Amino acid sequence: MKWSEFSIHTTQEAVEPISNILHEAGASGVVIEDIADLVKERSTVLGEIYQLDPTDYPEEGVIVKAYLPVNSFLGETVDGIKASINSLLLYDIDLGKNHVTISEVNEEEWATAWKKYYHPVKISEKFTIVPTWEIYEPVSSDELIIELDPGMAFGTGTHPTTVLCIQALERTVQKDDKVIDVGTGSGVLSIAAGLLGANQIQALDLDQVAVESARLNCKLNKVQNVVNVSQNNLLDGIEGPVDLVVSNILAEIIVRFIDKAYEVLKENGTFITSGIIQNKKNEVKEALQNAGFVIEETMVMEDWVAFIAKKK
Ligand SMILES: C[S@@+](CC[C@H](N)C(=O)[O-])C[C@H]1O[C@@H](n2cnc3c(N)ncnc32)[C@H](O)[C@@H]1O
Repeated sequence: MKWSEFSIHTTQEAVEPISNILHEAGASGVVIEDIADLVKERSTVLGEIYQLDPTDYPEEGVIVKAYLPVNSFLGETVDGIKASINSLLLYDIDLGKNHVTISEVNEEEWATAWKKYYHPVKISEKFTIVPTWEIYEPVSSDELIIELDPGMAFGTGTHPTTVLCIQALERTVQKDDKVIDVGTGSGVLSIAAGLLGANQIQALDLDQVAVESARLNCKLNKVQNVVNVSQNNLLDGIEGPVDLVVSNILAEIIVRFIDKAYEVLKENGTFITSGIIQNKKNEVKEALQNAGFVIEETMVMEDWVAFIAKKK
């Protein structure tokens, strides 16, 4: 099959919403080439492998690439993607150069294109994310490994918004907790919660591709008995009480279901919200407080913010 590479030069702030648009448009695999990844200092003491080629990276900003099958709908798909990306301006998301290029690639190139950017990474005190095609020997006996094949769903586990959630889960999940993961993507946060001892996890996503990817990854990590993955819009129709709700979605989406998250949580339950770009931080903080949450911790990584809030 022939594939078309859709490439857009944009900003770090726009990476996540653009990746979502591309996934929703049926893209298979998204590659993110961020100059910040190339220049950042990395520890290799834990056995991580970094093989980044400077010629793959832009001089400034971020290039997001996605792969779309070449068929008779391609022209319309690309026009639809461009229109959706441009509509992000309505949410004050800076698109930077917003320069799009389209080129053809063959399947073999596509299959390896995004995998070369993805290697084992230790992302928190306990967790190391390992792509399924890499062989990795744990460094210590208490290290927790998440094996992932993100496929077409968002969530290689290494995006700052995901890392913040996993670090927050590590601090908050108690044995036998009931958890809801809103916008599970590859299932990475549900897997983390399961490995930390939660024993009833509802993983929800609007996107059926994500639902299938999360089911596969849960099996791969042997948490399928404690994680139930289903297609759902936010928390619509979901009932509590649960100990913890975690969600890594954009600020604009989080504010839509804060009241419902409050409703499904037990007294003193925890709401972890991530995917919040710095300039939207106060908007989410105010909405959390208005709903009755008390913010216990504000976590920051690069341009991203996550909150650990408690229902009081
Ligand atoms: C940024 S990804 C997060 C994936 C994963 N939880 C992580 O932390 O890496 C956001 C996910 O939310 C899903 N999503 C977006 N809008 C949604 C909605 N209204 N209801 C449920 N899921 C939604 C997307 O399909 C996507 O998989």
